[in-house]
Amino acid sequence: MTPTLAEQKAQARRDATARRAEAHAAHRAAASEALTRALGSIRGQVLSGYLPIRTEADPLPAMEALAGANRICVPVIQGPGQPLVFKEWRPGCALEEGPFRVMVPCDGDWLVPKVLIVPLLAFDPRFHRLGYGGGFYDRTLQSLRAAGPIRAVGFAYGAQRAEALPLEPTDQPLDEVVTEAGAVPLAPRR
Ligand SMILES: Nc1nc2c(c(=O)[nH]1)N(C=O)[C@@H](CNc1ccc(C(=O)N[C@@H](CCC(=O)O)C(=O)O)cc1)CN2
Ligand SMILES: Nc1ncnc2c1ncn2[C@@H]1O[C@H](COP(=O)(O)OP(=O)(O)OP(=O)(O)O)[C@@H](O)[C@H]1O
Repeated sequence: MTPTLAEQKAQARRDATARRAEAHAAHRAAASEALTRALGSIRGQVLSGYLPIRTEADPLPAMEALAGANRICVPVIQGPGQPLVFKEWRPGCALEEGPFRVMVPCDGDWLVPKVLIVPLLAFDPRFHRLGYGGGFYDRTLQSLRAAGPIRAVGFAYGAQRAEALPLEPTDQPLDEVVTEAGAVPLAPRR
């Protein structure tokens, strides 16, 4: 039988998780440096990063480098079916554990980012993304885009690229993808 879309997504998540873990061991520092280079000239923006879990590419060096000239925030889950909200983060700020063992700043203002560093499990040549399956970033990017232009930068290892991903209408594409090799060129529409 043809697997359902949910089954296809679950399989794509398992495959990408294994590829990401291998790349994380080999390319962690190079990926962090590539992100810092790609975003390093941004000034005067509200920018979201994330506090990495498991084998996610590590955006902390870029967040630290950007913190002097920008306000940085990180995602916080409000609840299932709800978009993420973003709490201000400063280098070295106190953290507590939130849902799914993700760390969250103890204090800080709620901010609305214009530039987002987005974690992911897999991306495709047209910058569609696959996350952990909560639909959190899909809902968040959709509502931010409804309010005005944003820049959603997927941050991943090259090994997380998938030739084709199972897609559904609610999947929100990324505007850019940065890997350990730098900015990934967007494949032409075909
Ligand atoms: N570092 C980081 N912070 C983040 C996110 C993220 O992806 N990475 N998020 C982006 O949304 C939110 C956390 N969302 C998450 C959603 C699911 C799982 C998770 O572990 N899911 C399980 C499956 C759970 C289930 O099926 O019920 C898994 O992947 O095994 C983790 C984080 C907010 N903060
Ligand atoms: N804007 C939305 N409105 C309603 N449902 C949505 C929306 N975005 C996603 N969903 C639903 O949420 C569920 C999970 O979505 P999906 O599998 O795309 O998550 P994901 O992209 O892997 O996770 P995340 O966005 O948290 O990283 C799906 O059933 C999807 O249909």
